[in-house]
Formats: sequence, C-alpha cells, structure tokens
Amino acid sequence: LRAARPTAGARASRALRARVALAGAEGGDESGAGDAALRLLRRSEAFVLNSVARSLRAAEESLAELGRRHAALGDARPWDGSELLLDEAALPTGERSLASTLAAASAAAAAAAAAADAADVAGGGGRAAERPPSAQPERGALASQLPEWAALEAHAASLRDVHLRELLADTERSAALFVPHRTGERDGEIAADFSRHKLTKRTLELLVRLAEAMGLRGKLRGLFRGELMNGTERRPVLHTALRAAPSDGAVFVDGTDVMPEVLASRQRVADFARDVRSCRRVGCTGRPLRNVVVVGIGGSSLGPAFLYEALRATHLYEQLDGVQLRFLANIDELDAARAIAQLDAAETLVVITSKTFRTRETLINGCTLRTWLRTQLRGQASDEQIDSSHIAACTADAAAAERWGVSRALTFAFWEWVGGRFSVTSSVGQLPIALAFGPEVFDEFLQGARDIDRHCLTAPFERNLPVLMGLLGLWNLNFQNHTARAIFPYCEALWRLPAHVQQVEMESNGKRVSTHGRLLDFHAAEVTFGEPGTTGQHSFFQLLHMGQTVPADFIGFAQSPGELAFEHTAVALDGCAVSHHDELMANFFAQPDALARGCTAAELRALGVSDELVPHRTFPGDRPSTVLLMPRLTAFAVGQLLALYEHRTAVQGFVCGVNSFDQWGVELGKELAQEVRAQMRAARSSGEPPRCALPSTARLLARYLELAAQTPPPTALAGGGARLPSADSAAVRECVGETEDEVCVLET
Ligand SMILES: O=P(O)(O)OC[C@H]1O[C@](O)(CO)[C@@H](O)[C@@H]1O
Repeated sequence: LRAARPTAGARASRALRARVALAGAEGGDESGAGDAALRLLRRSEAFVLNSVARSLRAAEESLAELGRRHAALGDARPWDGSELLLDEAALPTGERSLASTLAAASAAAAAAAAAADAADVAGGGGRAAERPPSAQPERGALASQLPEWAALEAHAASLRDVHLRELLADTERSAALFVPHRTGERDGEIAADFSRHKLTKRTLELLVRLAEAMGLRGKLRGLFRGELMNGTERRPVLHTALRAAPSDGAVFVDGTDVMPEVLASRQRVADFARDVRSCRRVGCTGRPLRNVVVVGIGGSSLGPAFLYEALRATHLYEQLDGVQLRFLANIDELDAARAIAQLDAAETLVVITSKTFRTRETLINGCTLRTWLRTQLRGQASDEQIDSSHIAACTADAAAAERWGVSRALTFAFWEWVGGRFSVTSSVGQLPIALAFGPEVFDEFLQGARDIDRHCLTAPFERNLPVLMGLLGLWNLNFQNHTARAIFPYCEALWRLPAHVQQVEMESNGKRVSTHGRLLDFHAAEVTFGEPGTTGQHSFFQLLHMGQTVPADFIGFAQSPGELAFEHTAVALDGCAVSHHDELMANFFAQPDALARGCTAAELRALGVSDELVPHRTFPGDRPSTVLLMPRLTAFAVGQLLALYEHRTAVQGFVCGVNSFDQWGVELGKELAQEVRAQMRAARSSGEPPRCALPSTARLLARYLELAAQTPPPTALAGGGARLPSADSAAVRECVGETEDEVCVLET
C-alpha cells in the first residue's frame, strides 16, 4: 500500500510534466502561457496526489477496521495483517472471513493503484472539479451559522433539565460510551469512559454531523498529508511526520518528500546521544558530559520537560545513569541560577532550543550560560573549544544558531512546518530524552504517538478518542457554557502534563476569528489548567464540586510507576494493608462520580445531617468528566497521551474553523515590552520621567526605576561576572535586532 503511493504519484507527476512541457513547446510561449501551464501543473499534481492518497487511505481504513475486529475476537497476538493473509489455512474458522475481507481490502489497494495509473494516462484532469477534502462546505461560513450547530443548540436545550444521574442510570448508554482503544502493544490499551458527559446517542450523532459539515475528516487527512493547514503563515503542519515509521511512505511538502530528512535527523540525534552516553564525545577537558541544561521557553521547553518528568518516574530512571537534565525557561535570573546550581561546567552540555532562534528569553539565558561555561572553564580551554564542546542547539534556523556561535556539528534540525508547541517529537524532545535515557526510549515514545496518529486518522468518529475528546470539548464549551476545563493525572509523574496541554490548547485555539478572518460568535478554546490528584483535591476541588462547573479529564494507571521504580509500598491501616496506589486510585474513581452524582438534600437528611447544614453540604452534581484508564506509565503510553491531546486540540480547532497553528496573540505584549525597555533606558540616561502610552504605566515605571536605583547592581551568578562579553552582546543585538544601547541595559 505504502509503496504504491509515492510510485503512482511520481509516475502521474512525470506524465503531467511531460504534457506541460509539450504544451509549452507547441505554444512557443515562454512567459504567460508558461506560468499558466505551471499553475495547471501544480493543480493537477495536487489533484493526482490527493486522489491517490484518498484511495489508499480508504484501503488503509479497511485494514484498520479489520485490525479492530481481529482484536475484538480476543486474540492476544499483535495484529499483523500480512501474517493473517499469508497464513489463512492456519486460522480458526471465525477468522477466515476476516482473511477474505482482508484480501478484498488488498484488492481495493490494487484498484487504487490502477486508478492512479488511469490518472497517469488522463493527466489528472478528469475529475478536476471534485472538491478537495479539506475544503469548507460553504466558503467562509462560521460553524455557528450551519444548520448542524442550530440542531445542537436545540438538542442542548432539550437536555437542560436532565441530570447526569438519570443518564448514568441507563446501563446501555454507559456501556456504549465506554470506548476502549487497543493496540498490539502489551501496555497500549486506553479505556476511555465518556459516560459522565451530559450527552446521549443523539448528541454524538449531531456532533459528528457538525464535524462532517466542517470537513473534519478531510482536514485531518490534509494535516497528515502536508497540506497547507497554517494559512496565515503559509505552512503545512506536519508533526505527525516526525513520528512516522520509515515504512509509512512519503510525505510531501512543496513537492519534496520530507521523510528522508526527518529520518536522517532522527538518526543523527540518536548517534550524537549514543556518543555522549558512551563518552566517545566528552567535554573540552575530557570529562564526560553528565549534565544537560535545556535553554528554551514555551513549546521549546514544556513538552520535553513533561516527557522527562514522566519517564524519570518509571523504571527508566535506572537508565539515567547519573545524567541530570534541567530546563531553563524563564528570564527571571533565579531560573538561571537554579539551572546551574551545583553543576560542574566541565561536565555540562547546554542545549539551546528555539525554533526561530529569536526568542529574547532564550537568547539572553543562552548568553548567560555561555558566560558561565567560559568563566568556569577559563584556563582549561579556549572559548572556541568550550563553545564547540559544550553548546548544542535544536532549531529551524541553523544559520541564526551559527551566527550566535553554535557549531554546525552540534546543531540539530527541525523544520518550519513543525509548530513550536507540537515539536516534542522532533529533535527538540529527542535530544534531551535520548541523552538522558538513550535513543531507544525516545523511539518507544514515538511509537506511542504514532499509534494514536493512526487511530485518529482511521477510526470512525464515534470510536475515535481524540475526535470524541475534541467534540466533547466543543459541546461543553459552546452548548453547555463551561468555559474552563481541567486535567487531573492521578499520577505524580505526569505533573507537567497539564502545563504542556495548557499551551497546546490555549495557544492553538485561543483565537477570535475563523480561518477566513471572520469574527467568531462562540469560543474555540477553554481555559485549561490542572494538577495531579490527589493534591488538587485539597486545593481547588471545592470550587469544582460546589462552585462553577469545570469539565475534567481524569487520567489514571492500573499499575503505579512507583511500584516499578522503587520497592512496593504498603502501610497497615485499621488492620488492613493499603498500598499508596490503591489509595490514589480509590480517589481517582470517586471524584468523577462525586462530580456527576452529587449529593442531594434528601440523602443528607437521611444521613441525619441537621437542617442548618443541609444547604452547605448539598452537592448539585451534574458535572461532566472523562476518565482515561491505562495499564501503566511507559514511554509508549506517554507518546499516546501526547498525541491524544495534540489531536484533540486539532479536532476542536478544525470543527470551530480556526487556524490552530499560528499564535499572533503573543506578539503585542512582546512589542510593548520593547517600548518599555526603550523608556527604561531613556529615563535612566536622561533622568527624565519615562513616557508611556498609558499614564498608569508611566507612574509604575517611574516608581520601579526609583526603587531599582536603590538596589545594588546584579551580582555574578556563579564564580564569574554577570556582564556579557562583547561578542555575546553583539550576538544578542543581531538576533533580537536591537541597538547597542539597548543591550547595555542587559549588561548593567
Ligand atoms: O522556539 P522559539 O522560537 O524560541 O519560541 C518559543 C515559544 O514562543 C512562542 O512563539 C510564543 O511566544 C511559542 O509559540 C513558542 O513555543
């Protein structure tokens, strides 16, 4: 199947090129007709590639469906279609029909290849009028203007007086809303329970209709295929290519297959990590590089930090082998001081992670750490030797990294078509994780993400976890009016997951206009927050039970990572042994029920609660949640969770019709900070009060300058001057586009 796609596509493409060349030669026109021919060529090529990919995808979907049916038969063996096909005689009777259906799917694939051949001959023009799969039903229409939206509104009104208690009493409904996802992987199961949402079968039908009307299936395919999904930045969005397997076939960006480059980069990072871990590559004094400080912010930090925190809590901590990984994100100097506290510079590798290599916080922190390295290692090696042994970079702008002073040999790529907050499966996550645990662990993480990628692309919407999560997000947000949502991993190891998902969701879907620039009259994203259970219960759960309704995701594991990493822990309480994990999970199961069922006044009275206290102790319930139960925390499971939340965000964004892949909302604050900086400098040098657009800001800034003048100048971070060497000042200036004077503010 996969081999057919590039071959058929390339063949069709060659035929078209020949046809256009011929047309050009016949017309004898070198300019106008040539351009038109080129445009025609591009359109025809896109059409051919899309139709080939569509046909192949249909066949792949049949295969995936077969895989699910195979799993449903209860066979514990991993799904392997080819084995099933070849070994038909050995199959139990019940599975023979599956084998014949599989053969039919193969025939469909062959038909797809034949269709591509036909397109080859026809030049791709035959069905040019067919709507591309990612097109909107009506150009520019907001989701809220569609009849499907109105139907959902009417339906939501009909559910207004139905309490979740009533819905949960329906066992058939609850069973239908229990959606298990199984893979061939031993620990790859995700049991998702959506029964605690205020919905019926009809709700799901209507949500799916809205999704279809907004072209969700086509948009998901477009995402995976490298179509231009980020319109304002004119880019495809291909984080899924980062975890594709070599056998997954070609992924085209501007007519070029990016997979060879992706795979080569993956190999290069893995080789580098192996060299460092085995001490084939050492620091400039010959000592092993045991400490890694990742300097980056936002998407260049949150994803890898979440991943590292999760993995180091599992049995994988044994593979750390003394490696310490730290993350430096904030420009607050305390963060830098903490990042290097007690580290030996001779054993430290600084990894500067920045897609753009223009983010001020990252560049300034990078300069500070470079100064620290050079100061600490002075006399043992030259500055050049120090830099080229101790500073690496992950960036989409290798030239900027080089200008800043990172050697090309230690610069690892990712690409413009990878969004920062979706970059953890690129070198951004791979380099630190492979250095810490070894490249194989990162590969396992990629496999988990790939598993959910395939599921998202092929499973029917009604059984598709990220699609259901995205649609329910939309339902709770716009039809139930719950503008916040929470994520509660009952697993301390996942303590950074909420922060990562918060960026993925809020930066992606926190938008005010549609992809067509029209003002939304609904919300595309919720306020997202979270904290591990049970600590959150003793902090803000009061509000969740009795204040506003906040739909929540509860994530739990059957097995404790702690039990794998450390000795099994249990204490005897009231004569019975209670493990920490059972205690944790008892709460995990209880909280979603408490939120859904609540506790009525009648129940309280029956328990003998005094009339005076009854109103204070009544729980309204009717509060929705999703429960995700997984076997145990592994690199594979973490990859699944990552992809689940990434695709949930994409689904919600697609159905809302927004561009989930740009982030213009972060720019204004950055620009105003530039003005404030200039005012600080001007006021300090002239002694005049600062001038700001708002008098309130001018007053505060004046007070700040007054107070700051009374505090002593900055002290050295550790054993060296905090002053940036002039080369660094120049580098910062160049990278952030400032004048010398402005950089002096940093130095003083
Ligand atoms: O990787 P970079 O280019 O340094 O950007 C860091 C972060 O800054 C942002 O652009 C927001 O300011 C995020 O989208 C991004 O993850």
